[in-house]
Amino acid sequence: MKLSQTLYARAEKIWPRYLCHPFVTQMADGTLPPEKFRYYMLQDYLYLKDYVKIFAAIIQKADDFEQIRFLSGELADTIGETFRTHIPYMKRLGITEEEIHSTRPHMDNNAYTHYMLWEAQTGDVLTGLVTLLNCSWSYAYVAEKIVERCPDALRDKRYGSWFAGYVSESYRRTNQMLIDRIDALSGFIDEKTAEHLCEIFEKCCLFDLRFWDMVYAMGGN
Ligand SMILES: Cc1ncc(CO)c(N)n1
Repeated sequence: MKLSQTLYARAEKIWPRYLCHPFVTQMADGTLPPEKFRYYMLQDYLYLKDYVKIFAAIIQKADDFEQIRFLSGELADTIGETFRTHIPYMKRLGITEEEIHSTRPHMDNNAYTHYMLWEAQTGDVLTGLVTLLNCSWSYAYVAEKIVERCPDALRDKRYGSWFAGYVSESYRRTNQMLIDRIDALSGFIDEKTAEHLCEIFEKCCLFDLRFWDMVYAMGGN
């Protein structure tokens, strides 16, 4: 069994909770209060800034150019995600540069990114990539499942482009390359290592759930 299949089996216990999270369901039916989305965009923008730096931390552990090229490609694609989704949204929402610079990450946001950075710094390339996986994979999952269930989500005037970004071919490709790389690197790991990686992944699943909770609770308050 591939490591990604084992990880998916773990995620199946948690990911369905994202699909019925009020932040997600209200984005899907267009009823999410804009202030909540605004808060989310700002926090998520800060989150992704840390996330790309974790790729940079992993690059320092890589010892061949092919690996470095892969990692820097994923890093660049994540920056692409912010240019495709966050920056246009922030413009539309009237968020200024000053506001971006004066926004502080919520402690749940910091807890998540600092945890990932710590695992990436103390572990090897595979550990680092598994740490980053839930972020990438769960968004592809959420967008795909929601759009399957309610295709109108894509046409919502406020939140349609959020779904469009995460069901896009380019996002799916970047995510699939990450999964494939993790499977390639984990061909010969022992049970104990596999279990350790599963625990990291599961923790990140819960951090993402907490992120949805946090932006839903904080936005507009
Ligand atoms: C909190 C969070 N998790 C995952 C993603 C997917 O990139 C994101 N943008 N933000």
